[in-house]
Amino acid sequence: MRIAIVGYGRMGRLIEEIALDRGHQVVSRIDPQAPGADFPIVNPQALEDVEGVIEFGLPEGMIENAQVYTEQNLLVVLGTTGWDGLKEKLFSLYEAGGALLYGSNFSVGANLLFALTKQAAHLIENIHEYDIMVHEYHHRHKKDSPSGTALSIAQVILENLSRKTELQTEALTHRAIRDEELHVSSTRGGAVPGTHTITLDSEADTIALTHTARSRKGFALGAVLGLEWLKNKPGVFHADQFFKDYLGL
Ligand SMILES: NC(=O)C1=CN([C@@H]2O[C@H](COP(=O)(O)OP(=O)(O)OC[C@H]3O[C@@H](n4cnc5c(N)ncnc54)[C@H](O)[C@@H]3O)[C@@H](O)[C@H]2O)C=CC1
Ligand SMILES: O=C(O)C1=N[C@H](C(=O)O)C[C@H](O)C1
Repeated sequence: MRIAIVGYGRMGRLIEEIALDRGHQVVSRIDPQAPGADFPIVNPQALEDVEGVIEFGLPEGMIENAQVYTEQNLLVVLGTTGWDGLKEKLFSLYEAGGALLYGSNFSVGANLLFALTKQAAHLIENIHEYDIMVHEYHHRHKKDSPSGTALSIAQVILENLSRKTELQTEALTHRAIRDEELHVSSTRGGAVPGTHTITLDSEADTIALTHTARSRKGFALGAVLGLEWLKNKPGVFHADQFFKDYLGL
């Protein structure tokens, strides 16, 4: 496929390597400031002859980019996180054309973790002595907190464990956590590519489910495979739908 990479940062550069390894052509690299980019902004000229786009950038500018993609009927994989408030606007653009696959984490391991989290939540539905909480670690450059993956994990728990009804992402410096609150906390520092832990805790013991990314390769490979999957599928798809097909989850 003839691909454009939008956001030529840590993820964009790795996605290029993997796309080339899988026989794709990277015909355009678009980024306002990254060294090696061909174009600073997304416009029809930067997307000439492009069939598919993989965007791992920032929420700022995402909607303007999507306007150009949908006008050109492109296949788009969106890995950027931290844009929950833009969902409605973004999805409505794809009614005009093109196809979108979006997700907070394109690695196989994290998608297995989502499935394990769902099972864990079901298992403790009637075992009230176990509480559940989420923690994530990421490198010092990360701009959004909590991570998109942690928010996806939280959503799985809120949907599958009836006693947790509220997401709590604050530090809680002046009061105790309430039973119905699900605490999601974040730590930033160093070079950590991404670590997410779901802890089930009781008076007797602790059970921890942890996904530790060893590098960004798993995310990048999933994004390229996702773009291949999106061919001939108009509309808006969550990464769950791709992983359901790919892994039989
Ligand atoms: N869904 C997933 O599997 C994963 C998602 N991510 C997310 O991907 C995003 C990027 O992560 P990194 O590559 O580590 O960040 P980065 O900071 O290394 O790269 C982002 C690049 O996007 C560029 N950019 C910003 N706005 C843009 C725009 N409107 N058009 C084109 N380029 C633009 C920046 O100049 C920068 O070079 C973050 O939101 C991160 O959370 C990261 C890893 C995996
Ligand atoms: O910014 C990152 O690096 C990552 N972002 C994604 C997230 O917010 O969940 C995925 C991964 O954890 C790496």
